[in-house]
Amino acid sequence: MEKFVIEGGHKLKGKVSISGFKNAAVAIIPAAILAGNRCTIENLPNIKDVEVLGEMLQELGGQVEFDGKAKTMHIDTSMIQECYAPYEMAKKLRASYYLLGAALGRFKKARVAYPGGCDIGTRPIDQHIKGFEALGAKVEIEHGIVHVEAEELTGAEIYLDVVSVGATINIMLAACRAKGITIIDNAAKEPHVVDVANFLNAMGADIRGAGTDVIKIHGVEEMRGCTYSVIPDQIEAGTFMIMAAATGGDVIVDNVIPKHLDPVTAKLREMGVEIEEYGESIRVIGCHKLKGCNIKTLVYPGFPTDLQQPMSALLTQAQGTSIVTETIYEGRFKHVDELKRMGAKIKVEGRVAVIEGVECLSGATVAATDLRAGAALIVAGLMAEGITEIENIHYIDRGYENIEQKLMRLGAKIHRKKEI
Ligand SMILES: CC(=O)N[C@H]1[C@@H](OP(=O)(O)OP(=O)(O)OC[C@H]2O[C@@H](n3ccc(=O)[nH]c3=O)[C@H](O)[C@@H]2O)O[C@H](CO)[C@@H](O)[C@@H]1O
Ligand SMILES: C=C(OP(=O)(O)O)C(=O)O
Repeated sequence: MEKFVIEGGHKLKGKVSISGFKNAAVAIIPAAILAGNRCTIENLPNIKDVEVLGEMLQELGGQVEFDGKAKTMHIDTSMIQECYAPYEMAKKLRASYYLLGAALGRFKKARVAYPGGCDIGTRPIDQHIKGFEALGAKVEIEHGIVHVEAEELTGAEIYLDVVSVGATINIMLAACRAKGITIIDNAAKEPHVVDVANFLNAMGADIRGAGTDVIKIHGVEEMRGCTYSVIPDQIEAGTFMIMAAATGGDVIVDNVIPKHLDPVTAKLREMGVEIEEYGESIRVIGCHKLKGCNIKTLVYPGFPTDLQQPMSALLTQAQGTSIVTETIYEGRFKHVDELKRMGAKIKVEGRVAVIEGVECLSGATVAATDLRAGAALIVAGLMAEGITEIENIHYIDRGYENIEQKLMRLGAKIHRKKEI
């Protein structure tokens, strides 16, 4: 068991370099199945989810070498003959569902147990299934395993009933190898959708329109290996911006695509934080008294659900009342009870949290309930008076590379404590 121990009240100062985007990486690694030979993926974050996906491809018969220091993974999927991911394998992370689209594209068949991932509310896959069926696949769910199979995949027009990142990517994966043209209407526009499409195109796919709500995919006969570099992590960058603001610090968040951070930049400015944008970095200069504001999570380019929890932690210290509305995941307020242990004043009703700013949080022992809840507790610990101990940090390790080391370099007093 490991914990983070944080002494609050120290301003963050300096420069932090952002790693590759977890949520793009977890789709790109399974997508390498489509190549059928060797891919080299660069700028991968050195995090648990990436390690687990590498292991999954190995269990399926692929050859995987991950050099965490070089942030590069070599993946050879030529030896994979079929894709069967039982519960024990698939439960480890939500992104295991991308094995379905990738293997359906290459083998016209896959069997993958219902996906795992953070417990932040129901995570349906009906739109993924709707897409696979439209392409001509038969989909059956038996004993918790999703079976997809097609004689042949044929391009189709697919309208998504909800804007879903997962469904958009999964349908793109399968449609790359369908005969003819597939159109995904009401597609997700998130940066990681674009990144995955760019990776697929580098492997020989023909995808146009990613980043808009209509994506057109011309099926191709063949795909091949490539070398590809993952974009910077929008959510890690946003988390560091929030942490800088939380401590009233002065931090350059480097190696980012500032455009992807627009919703965070806008909200932090509204709270009184000074933000300077450069080509590939953002400088965050904290202010003495933060002003409260309202947040509503939305699909891109709205405020990302993955940053709602760290932002809620920041709002506990802002003057006045802030209202946070979570429209994507109904279960994404589990951090609230933990923040209350630290003196936060928050009322949750359904998908809305009403936060009354308090003068100061006080350090306490708290537990992460999911990945971004963990990030929220770090934000709170950095602001609080005294010592905060965060348990269940394995959730944080799923998605943040060396977070305590990056924070220490910025002047935070944080360390990882092993407990027997
Ligand atoms: C829109 C959004 O913020 N998506 C985030 C979500 O993606 P993730 O892929 O988990 O979620 P989706 O984008 O697929 O889901 C968005 C919404 O659509 C619903 N839904 C989804 C699929 C489906 O088949 N049926 C259905 O009803 C979901 O319940 C949810 O309310 O978490 C990921 C990991 O944190 C992030 O990378 C994504 O940016
Ligand atoms: C919830 C997240 O991850 P996952 O969907 O992989 O569980 C996240 O990245 O915030």
